[in-house]
Amino acid sequence: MQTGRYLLQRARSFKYAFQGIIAFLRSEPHARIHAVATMLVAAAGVYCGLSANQWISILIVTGMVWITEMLNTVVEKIMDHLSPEYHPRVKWIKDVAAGAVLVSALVAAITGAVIFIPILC
Ligand SMILES: Nc1ncnc2c1ncn2[C@@H]1O[C@H](COP(=O)(O)OP(=O)(O)OP(=O)(O)O)[C@@H](O)[C@H]1O
Repeated sequence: MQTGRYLLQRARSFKYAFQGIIAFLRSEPHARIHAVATMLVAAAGVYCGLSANQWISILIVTGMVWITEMLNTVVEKIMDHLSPEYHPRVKWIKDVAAGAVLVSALVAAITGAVIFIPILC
Protein backbone atom coordinates (compact mmCIF):
# COMPACT_ATOMS: atom_id res chain seq x y z
CA MET A 1 0.00 0.00 0.00
CA GLN A 2 2.81 2.40 1.01
CA THR A 3 4.76 1.43 -2.15
CA GLY A 4 1.69 2.04 -4.33
CA ARG A 5 1.20 5.51 -2.86
CA TYR A 6 4.91 6.27 -3.27
CA LEU A 7 4.84 5.21 -6.96
CA LEU A 8 1.69 7.26 -7.57
CA GLN A 9 3.36 10.31 -6.03
CA ARG A 10 6.46 9.81 -8.20
CA ALA A 11 4.28 9.45 -11.31
CA ARG A 12 2.55 12.75 -10.37
CA SER A 13 5.94 14.44 -9.95
CA PHE A 14 6.94 13.30 -13.46
CA LYS A 15 3.63 14.64 -14.79
CA TYR A 16 4.27 18.07 -13.20
CA ALA A 17 7.85 18.10 -14.53
CA PHE A 18 6.60 17.36 -18.07
CA GLN A 19 3.96 20.09 -17.66
CA GLY A 20 6.84 22.43 -16.74
CA ILE A 21 8.73 21.57 -19.93
CA ILE A 22 5.58 22.09 -22.04
CA ALA A 23 4.86 25.42 -20.27
CA PHE A 24 8.44 26.54 -20.95
CA LEU A 25 8.18 25.62 -24.66
CA ARG A 26 4.79 27.30 -25.01
CA SER A 27 5.55 30.57 -23.24
CA GLU A 28 9.19 31.29 -24.12
CA PRO A 29 10.26 32.17 -27.69
CA HIS A 30 13.87 31.34 -26.63
CA ALA A 31 12.76 27.79 -25.89
CA ARG A 32 11.43 27.29 -29.40
CA ILE A 33 14.68 28.62 -30.86
CA HIS A 34 16.58 26.13 -28.68
CA ALA A 35 14.27 23.34 -29.85
CA VAL A 36 14.96 24.15 -33.52
CA ALA A 37 18.73 24.46 -32.86
CA THR A 38 18.72 21.14 -31.00
CA MET A 39 16.95 19.40 -33.90
CA LEU A 40 19.41 20.91 -36.42
CA VAL A 41 22.41 19.77 -34.36
CA ALA A 42 20.90 16.28 -34.00
CA ALA A 43 20.31 16.12 -37.78
CA ALA A 44 23.88 17.30 -38.44
CA GLY A 45 25.16 14.68 -36.00
CA VAL A 46 23.30 11.89 -37.80
CA TYR A 47 24.45 13.22 -41.21
CA CYS A 48 28.10 13.37 -40.07
CA GLY A 49 27.98 9.96 -38.38
CA LEU A 50 29.33 11.17 -35.02
CA SER A 51 31.09 8.71 -32.72
CA ALA A 52 29.61 7.73 -29.34
CA ASN A 53 32.00 10.10 -27.52
CA GLN A 54 31.10 12.97 -29.85
CA TRP A 55 27.39 12.33 -29.25
CA ILE A 56 27.96 12.29 -25.48
CA SER A 57 29.75 15.66 -25.68
CA ILE A 58 26.92 17.13 -27.79
CA LEU A 59 24.30 15.73 -25.40
CA ILE A 60 26.04 17.17 -22.33
CA VAL A 61 26.48 20.69 -23.73
CA THR A 62 22.97 20.71 -25.23
CA GLY A 63 21.53 19.67 -21.87
CA MET A 64 23.56 22.39 -20.17
CA VAL A 65 22.12 25.06 -22.47
CA TRP A 66 18.53 23.84 -21.88
CA ILE A 67 18.98 23.63 -18.11
CA THR A 68 20.61 27.05 -17.73
CA GLU A 69 17.98 28.64 -20.01
CA MET A 70 15.14 27.08 -18.02
CA LEU A 71 16.64 28.11 -14.67
CA ASN A 72 17.35 31.63 -15.99
CA THR A 73 13.70 31.92 -17.02
CA VAL A 74 12.64 30.74 -13.57
CA VAL A 75 14.90 33.36 -11.93
CA GLU A 76 13.43 36.09 -14.17
CA LYS A 77 9.86 35.04 -13.36
CA ILE A 78 10.55 34.88 -9.61
CA MET A 79 12.16 38.32 -9.62
CA ASP A 80 9.40 39.86 -11.77
CA HIS A 81 6.86 38.44 -9.31
CA LEU A 82 8.65 39.46 -6.11
CA SER A 83 10.12 42.76 -7.25
CA PRO A 84 8.59 44.24 -10.41
CA GLU A 85 10.18 47.65 -9.77
CA TYR A 86 13.75 48.47 -10.77
CA HIS A 87 16.27 47.45 -8.10
CA PRO A 88 20.07 47.15 -8.43
CA ARG A 89 20.01 43.79 -6.60
CA VAL A 90 17.44 42.44 -9.07
CA LYS A 91 19.68 43.65 -11.89
CA TRP A 92 22.62 41.75 -10.35
CA ILE A 93 20.58 38.55 -9.93
CA LYS A 94 19.15 38.64 -13.47
CA ASP A 95 22.48 39.56 -15.05
CA VAL A 96 24.31 36.70 -13.30
CA ALA A 97 21.57 34.23 -14.30
CA ALA A 98 21.81 35.46 -17.90
CA GLY A 99 25.59 35.14 -17.64
CA ALA A 100 25.17 31.45 -16.80
CA VAL A 101 23.22 30.98 -20.04
CA LEU A 102 25.95 32.78 -21.98
CA VAL A 103 28.66 30.57 -20.45
CA SER A 104 26.79 27.39 -21.38
CA ALA A 105 26.03 28.70 -24.90
CA LEU A 106 29.71 29.58 -25.49
CA VAL A 107 30.84 26.17 -24.24
CA ALA A 108 28.26 24.51 -26.53
CA ALA A 109 29.34 26.60 -29.52
CA ILE A 110 33.03 25.77 -28.96
CA THR A 111 32.24 22.07 -28.49
CA GLY A 112 30.16 22.07 -31.69
CA ALA A 113 32.96 23.80 -33.59
CA VAL A 114 35.60 21.34 -32.31
CA ILE A 115 33.43 18.39 -33.38
CA PHE A 116 31.90 19.58 -36.65
CA ILE A 117 34.57 21.80 -38.24
CA PRO A 118 37.11 18.97 -38.84
CA ILE A 119 34.35 16.76 -40.28
CA LEU A 120 32.85 19.40 -42.57
CA CYS A 121 36.11 21.11 -43.73
N1 LIG B 1 13.42 44.79 -11.85
C1 LIG B 1 14.64 45.03 -12.40
N2 LIG B 1 15.57 45.72 -11.71
C2 LIG B 1 16.80 45.95 -12.24
N3 LIG B 1 17.18 45.53 -13.46
C3 LIG B 1 16.31 44.83 -14.20
C4 LIG B 1 15.00 44.54 -13.72
N4 LIG B 1 14.35 43.84 -14.67
C5 LIG B 1 15.21 43.68 -15.67
N5 LIG B 1 16.40 44.27 -15.41
C6 LIG B 1 17.59 44.33 -16.30
O1 LIG B 1 17.18 44.03 -17.61
C7 LIG B 1 17.83 42.83 -18.06
C8 LIG B 1 16.85 42.00 -18.87
O2 LIG B 1 15.82 41.55 -17.97
P1 LIG B 1 14.58 40.76 -18.47
O3 LIG B 1 13.83 40.23 -17.31
O4 LIG B 1 13.81 41.59 -19.44
O5 LIG B 1 15.32 39.55 -19.20
P2 LIG B 1 15.30 39.14 -20.72
O6 LIG B 1 16.37 38.12 -20.89
O7 LIG B 1 15.34 40.36 -21.60
O8 LIG B 1 13.87 38.51 -20.71
P3 LIG B 1 13.10 37.74 -21.83
O9 LIG B 1 13.31 36.30 -21.51
O10 LIG B 1 11.69 38.23 -21.61
O11 LIG B 1 13.70 38.15 -23.15
C9 LIG B 1 18.32 42.11 -16.79
O12 LIG B 1 19.44 41.28 -17.04
C10 LIG B 1 18.66 43.31 -15.90
O13 LIG B 1 19.92 43.85 -16.24
